Amino acid sequence: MDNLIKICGLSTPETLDVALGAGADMVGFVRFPKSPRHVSLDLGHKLSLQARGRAQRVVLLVNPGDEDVAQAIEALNPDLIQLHGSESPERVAEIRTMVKRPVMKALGIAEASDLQALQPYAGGVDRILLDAKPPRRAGALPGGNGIAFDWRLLNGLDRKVSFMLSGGLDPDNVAEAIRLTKPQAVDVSSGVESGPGLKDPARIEAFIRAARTAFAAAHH
Ligand SMILES: O=C(O)c1ccccc1N[C@@H]1O[C@H](COP(=O)(O)O)[C@@H](O)[C@H]1O
Repeated sequence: MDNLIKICGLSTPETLDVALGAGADMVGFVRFPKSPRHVSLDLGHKLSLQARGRAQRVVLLVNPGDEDVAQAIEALNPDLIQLHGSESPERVAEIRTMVKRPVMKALGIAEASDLQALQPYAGGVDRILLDAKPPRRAGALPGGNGIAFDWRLLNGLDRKVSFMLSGGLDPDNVAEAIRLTKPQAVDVSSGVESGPGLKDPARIEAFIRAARTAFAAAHH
């Protein structure tokens, strides 16, 4: 039984403290310069120290080179690496071997056939993250867009697969998402913000409360 709640894209000590105080199991730091949630290595280092021993620290990378991976490990010392680009199964395995710590691969879902993309990664990663596919417009972020996919598509998922659900979750819909898809974990970024990159303390607390209650109900 996992029932993990991840708050992603934290970039200030104050909002990180709110997430930790509200009981987040995982906190995510984005290393992707085009994102409004990007943290420098220096800030990431400080935030990671603040979270040490209180929650699992996740570093989010997008199609990183070896040097990007090494710098993130050195500065943030994460408990888990989230790969949120178009990394192949071979590249994911290479990074996992390099970092010698758990890796979570994000996959975009828009239609039933997208679930087939899971198979080549199964066995080679520690966790799968299912997110909506990014919008097709130029310059769109590969994630963190606040877009949900049709959760009913997961009716066709092999239930042996343990996954984290993300994409457009917020305090109002996370309970329904957990009830319908029965994920092992949930992840949110823009749904707990008041504007791009601006985490909202009340929304973080409301999300964690709603997710915790829904996970508890799912086991009755
Ligand atoms: O949060 C970002 O800025 C980000 C940038 C690049 C790739 C992924 C990103 N975030 C991840 O996207 C999903 C969905 O986010 P949202 O809740 O829909 O905003 C989530 O897993 C974030 O970790």
